[in-house]
Amino acid sequence: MEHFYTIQGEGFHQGRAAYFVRLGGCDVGCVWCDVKDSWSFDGHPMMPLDTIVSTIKASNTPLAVITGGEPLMHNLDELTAAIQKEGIATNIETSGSSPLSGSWDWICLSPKKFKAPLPEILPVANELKIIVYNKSDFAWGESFAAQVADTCKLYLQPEWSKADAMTPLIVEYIKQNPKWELSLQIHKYINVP
Ligand SMILES: C[S@@+](CC[C@H](N)C(=O)[O-])C[C@H]1O[C@@H](n2cnc3c(N)ncnc32)[C@H](O)[C@@H]1O
Ligand SMILES: Nc1nc2[nH]cc(C(=O)O)c2c(=O)[nH]1
Ligand code: SF4
Ligand SMILES: [Mg+2]
Repeated sequence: MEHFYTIQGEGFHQGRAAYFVRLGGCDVGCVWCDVKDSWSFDGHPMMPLDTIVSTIKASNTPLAVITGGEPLMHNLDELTAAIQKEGIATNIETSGSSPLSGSWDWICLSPKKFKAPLPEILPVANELKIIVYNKSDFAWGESFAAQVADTCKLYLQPEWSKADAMTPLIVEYIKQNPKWELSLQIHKYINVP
């Protein structure tokens, strides 16, 4: 759908230079999705694999983030192998609701109520990022925290339109449950892609 060089705005790698590749197509349908234009499979520019890899390399980035849409609706084996061959790390942003493919340096799993993650991704996630849209999402997030690896980083991220109301609740929750950390979408505060 689009590709851009920016800083990772969310989660463990927040603040790092990262080249984003946003793949079209998503069948999850989150009511609050901030990229609804990405849902359709059609109508997005197609790019040959070699071109996207050379574009990422030319940016000088150490890190490529594959997102979407739901990137796991595509088989990502070839793309990630080609990126890693250039010495660039591969990170994914995913709901985990389609079968896992690709070779990953970092998997950010952001589960959704609208289409649950497949069990296979839970033990291999490096980061669990729960979007907090209402109060019940804390208990819902704990149900996934109980299923990921001990080493998995745990983040609570306010849903953007509810951030004013949810961020204070998240701060209190983290103070009481310090295994969790706060993730803000910093790119939206500083107006970068
Ligand atoms: C647009 S999604 C694309 C990747 C994948 N489909 C997913 O949902 O993980 C990228 C990240 O943005 C988060 N996100 C989407 N809309 C959001 C919103 N309105 N507020 C906060 N986070 C949001 C998702 O949970 C996910 O972690
Ligand atoms: N800067 C920036 N950081 C991000 N982290 C995850 C994003 C995404 O949409 O997957 C995203 C994004 O769209 N922009
Ligand atoms: S899974 Fe991701 S891309 Fe799909 S609707 Fe939800 S937030 Fe948007
Ligand atoms: Mg985004």
